[in-house]
Amino acid sequence: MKPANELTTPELVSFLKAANQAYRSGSPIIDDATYDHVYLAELHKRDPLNPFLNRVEPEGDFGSEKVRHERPMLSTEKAYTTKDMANFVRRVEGIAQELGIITSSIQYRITPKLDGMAGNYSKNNLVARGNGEVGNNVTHVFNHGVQAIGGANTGLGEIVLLSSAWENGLSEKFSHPRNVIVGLVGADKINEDVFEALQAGHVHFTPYSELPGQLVTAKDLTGPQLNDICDQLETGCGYPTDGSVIEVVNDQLKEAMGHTSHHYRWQIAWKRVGEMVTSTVTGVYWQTGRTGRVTPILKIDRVWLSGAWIENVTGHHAGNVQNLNIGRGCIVNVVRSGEVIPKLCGVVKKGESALLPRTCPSCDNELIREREFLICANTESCQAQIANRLGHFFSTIGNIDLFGEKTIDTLLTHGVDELPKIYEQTDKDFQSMGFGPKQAQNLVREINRSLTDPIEDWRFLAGFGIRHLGKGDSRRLLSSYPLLELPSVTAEQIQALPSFGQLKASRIASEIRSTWPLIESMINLGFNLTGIPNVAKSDNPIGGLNIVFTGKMENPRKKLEEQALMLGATPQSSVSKNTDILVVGQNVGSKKLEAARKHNTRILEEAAYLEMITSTPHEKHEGPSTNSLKKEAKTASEDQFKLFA
Ligand SMILES: NC(=O)c1ccc[n+]([C@@H]2O[C@H](COP(=O)([O-])OP(=O)(O)OC[C@H]3O[C@@H](n4cnc5c(N)ncnc54)[C@H](O)[C@@H]3O)[C@@H](O)[C@H]2O)c1
Ligand SMILES: [Zn+2]
Repeated sequence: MKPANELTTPELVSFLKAANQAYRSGSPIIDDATYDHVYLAELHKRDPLNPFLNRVEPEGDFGSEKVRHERPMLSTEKAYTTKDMANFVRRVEGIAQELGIITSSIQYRITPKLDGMAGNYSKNNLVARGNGEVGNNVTHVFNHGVQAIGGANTGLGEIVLLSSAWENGLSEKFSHPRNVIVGLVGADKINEDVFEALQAGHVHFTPYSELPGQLVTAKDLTGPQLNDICDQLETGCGYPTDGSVIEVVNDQLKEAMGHTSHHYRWQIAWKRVGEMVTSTVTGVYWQTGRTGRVTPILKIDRVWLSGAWIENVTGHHAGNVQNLNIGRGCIVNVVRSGEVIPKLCGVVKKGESALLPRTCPSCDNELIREREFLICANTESCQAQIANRLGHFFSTIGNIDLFGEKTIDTLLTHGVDELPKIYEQTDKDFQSMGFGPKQAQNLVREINRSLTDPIEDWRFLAGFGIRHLGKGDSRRLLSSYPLLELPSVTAEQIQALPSFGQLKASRIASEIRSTWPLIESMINLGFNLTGIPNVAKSDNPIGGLNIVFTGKMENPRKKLEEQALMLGATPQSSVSKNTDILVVGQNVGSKKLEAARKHNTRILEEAAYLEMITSTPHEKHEGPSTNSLKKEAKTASEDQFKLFA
């Protein structure tokens, strides 16, 4: 593809149309930042009245029934800078003044901007946005297992995947969580991993009205606190997001502001981009990761960006490098927005053509192409995969230093390529590999420290990099079964735990068994595994339960969720029929309470909840039984919440 500024306007529009179609069908040809800030921005600059910019970008049709929306489903205007936001506020205040509304009294509501597929759920049909006027009937997704949060006919919302499902498995298969959703809506045959997520209740239709939100004033929108507020909402909602949505609360004001053919004038999306710089690609390098995925790293001429010198930029994946045709000599934009690794954001000037490797840069094995990704399947003897697996263990257990990339490379060149072997090395062995006497001594000291300093058993288990057994799932698994019993735990037993579907459970069970000889030999070295107490469900008031925390809490919500996880419960972001407890703080929204009442979910105040979990010792066979505690725990009366509703 040519850089945006070298395209004629008709070429630019047809490229935008093609990129949009690819994006809506679940296989984007460029990343969002490049689409927004390079190609779309170029058209805005050149031809702001172009029809492409003034209507909703259409979705594919998924082959389903077409339904006319009662009211058009529009897109959102986007603010990328404080100046954009100040302009929005000025516009709102201008209309408010005409209506005689005191501008300082104007309230705005911020909600996380969900990154899935938007739809309207009414008259028992879920209709995806389509072209904004006519949508696609996708009600069938509920038969596939999509959970309707808040019940039926809840209005505008989004089909979304839980972030946890993305992080614990699906990210290994798909390049973006939205691709999972598009695939599920349009596919004749659902991908087995997606099927799994559906079965485990991890795909939701979440109405925007159920989202956590915050009321703010104009001062918050234009001040530095806006990013903190949005960060908190975005990370706290439990779903992938691509910004936050800000809207005017006052109905009279909304009515007066109205809409364009593209967006509502009373609503804006806050999408942050970091500082952007331009540099030249001096080479494209490929790296093989722990799971065999081979990813591109772009070497660029050193540039200063957001307080650091940048020389390497991630090229995301093979598909991206190929579609943007990135080779040596290309001039590229690079952005850094909060995250550590700077990102590529579009090609400014073409250089050499992209060259994808045919073989693994580490072991020379022929690579396999899986969608956008290149994979080295030589898991047994690919040195890069081995090195990354060893590195993963050390960084996950977190109580050992000095075993970084360089040390591991030296160990591998001397044939020390397994964890137990590393733990056998003596001072003399290390010296014979070329480490200095002091270094060798320090390495031995670290090995001893890692054996004696306590490690939580779930951290230790997650260190083995078993697929689907990240830290969260290791913790959930070990809260029901002790580490030493794992080889005899069956797939059915794992599946019976919350958030483990059938396929995932059987993969975990079989991989635990195949990895067990290694895990066992490591345990036998005498690690100080503190483990979380073995909380059998019957002895723990919240083991195995689904809990939603809502409202302003005395304790940080993140802490409460962590603690619930440790006790074997699953924190959820919204109330559904499988929620067991709704824990409420101050200023709880009426929707969550209504949903809890509808589903007969137990409602507990924060204090009562804490009393319930802390007054039970979490060791087995000690203390009062859960049942007696459940009776004692105060259930908050409905009247108390009417105050906040
Ligand atoms: N990579 C690509 O090639 C490519 C192509 C096309 C579009 N895109 C991306 O898609 C974006 C535009 O797509 P769009 O028009 O579908 O969506 P949008 O980004 O304009 O968002 C508008 C939608 O957000 C939804 N939304 C989500 N959370 C909400 C909330 N809390 N409150 C209210 N509404 C909420 C609404 O349904 C609304 O329709 C671009 O910014 C770009 O990043 C990427
Ligand atoms: Zn390899």
